[in-house]
Amino acid sequence: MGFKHDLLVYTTLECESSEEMAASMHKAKQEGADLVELCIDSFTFSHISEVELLLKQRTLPSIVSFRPNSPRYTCREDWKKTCIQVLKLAVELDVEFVEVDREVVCDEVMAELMSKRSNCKIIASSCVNGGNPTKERLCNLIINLQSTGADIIKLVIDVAYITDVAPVFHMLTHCPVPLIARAAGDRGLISQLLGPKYGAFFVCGSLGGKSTPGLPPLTSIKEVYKLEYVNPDTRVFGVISNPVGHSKGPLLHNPTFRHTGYNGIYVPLLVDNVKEFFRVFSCNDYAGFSVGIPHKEAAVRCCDEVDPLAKSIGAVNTIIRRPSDGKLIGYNTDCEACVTAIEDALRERRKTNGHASNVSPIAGKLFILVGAGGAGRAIAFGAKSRGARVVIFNRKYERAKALAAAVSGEALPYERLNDFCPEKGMILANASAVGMQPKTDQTPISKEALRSYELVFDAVYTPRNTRLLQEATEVGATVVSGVEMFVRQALGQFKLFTNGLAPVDFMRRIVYEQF
Ligand SMILES: O=C1C[C@@](O)(C(=O)O)C[C@@H](O)[C@@H]1O
Repeated sequence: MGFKHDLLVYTTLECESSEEMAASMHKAKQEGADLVELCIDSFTFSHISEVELLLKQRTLPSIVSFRPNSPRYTCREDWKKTCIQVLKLAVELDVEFVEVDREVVCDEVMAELMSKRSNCKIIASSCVNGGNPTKERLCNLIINLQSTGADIIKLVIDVAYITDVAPVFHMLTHCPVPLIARAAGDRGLISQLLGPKYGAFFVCGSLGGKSTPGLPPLTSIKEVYKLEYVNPDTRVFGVISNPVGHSKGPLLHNPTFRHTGYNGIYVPLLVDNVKEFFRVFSCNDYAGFSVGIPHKEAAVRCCDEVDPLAKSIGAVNTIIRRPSDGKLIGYNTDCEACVTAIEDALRERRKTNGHASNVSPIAGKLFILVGAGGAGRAIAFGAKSRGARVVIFNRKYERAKALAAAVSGEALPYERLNDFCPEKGMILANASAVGMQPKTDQTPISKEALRSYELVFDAVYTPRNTRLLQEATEVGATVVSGVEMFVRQALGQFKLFTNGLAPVDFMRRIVYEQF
């Protein structure tokens, strides 16, 4: 992956004072921004000379903008007057980029700015509100803005679904003038992360590690995604989930692609409708996917072929697009990941207690499963395959009953979980999202009830040490963290993604040292 393209990473600064602006600019530089957008509409000033001073003191190349939706300017005329004054000043001072909003882009203003500029580049920008940004709509807008003679066009586009980003990628590839395109909101995040694949030369990030909806943190652009190496040949992988922000997949798979020299990028995909997602992003470049909550079962129906284990489970957590014919093939790497993590921990415990054996230590055990969604199904089938007696608790009892029938187990009403103690030394596996960030104070079962368990496993891996695991440790049970399952299922995925080997030690080191 030697190819490195000239990408400019910027962040938007909305600051009231010059001190704040200077400090933010310094921080932006430290976090790897190549330039900043100075939103002068957020700056408090009584005379234009204060703006002049501010611009002269800039320590990074800048885009000067004066946004039309600024809460500071309630009167349109005031806004317009000040906006034009600021833009003219920025051109006179030869600031690197001056952004002219569609509201003031009329002929005379543009003509004056263009005639006065020397080196500065003029950006004509527009917001695209109201959703449904079709190719035609974006194309007409671009033609309109291009007719102003601007050097660059910028569009900030409202998107309702991740699939609305597809026309944005189309425009990035086909726009005759350099285009800065940003799909706003959580579902627009891939417009920044995958933009460089489609030729974007500007990418926007958020400052201070904050995740602003739709913007990756500046630090992750540089350190996790390394977008300067993304090019048209980069194959796209990602985690299809909702929510998706908690996933550590990008922190693991991206460095592993680089470590193995594979030209791939792995991104969070906030998907509402899996079928729609695959209908729209259907080309071979969208090569492989992890599937997270709540889509693991619906995803089975999107696959052209499903591996027999995943088929019997009825849930996939991995989908590969077969390069030869573009067909989607589903797999389940959760099942083995979870069961082997539990087996290894029990074997370790037995070893220290003096009786090691080759038979699965789960065989014959009472295996209590909480949660009957996609992950729960994988775990139930895994436990059953090792000869455990499976008992399932789920908030929606009907689902527990259906899964119990599939694994010849038993389903019980959720309310009975805390009192359920037919024997000592049971195994508990939480496959529900209870306890997951941000609701880390929650736990699916009382601490008292945990005394009946030899081993407690939690599929939740954010945080690593959930309340359930802390309390299980306190009552003396062996605990297995969701991180262990996470790394094992990811190892299986990486092999499928690259049709090669997964660097086990490297991936384990990332998970245990950096998460
Ligand atoms: O359940 C999980 C977790 C996951 O969704 C994630 O959060 O990255 C990725 C899936 O492959 C896996 O099965």
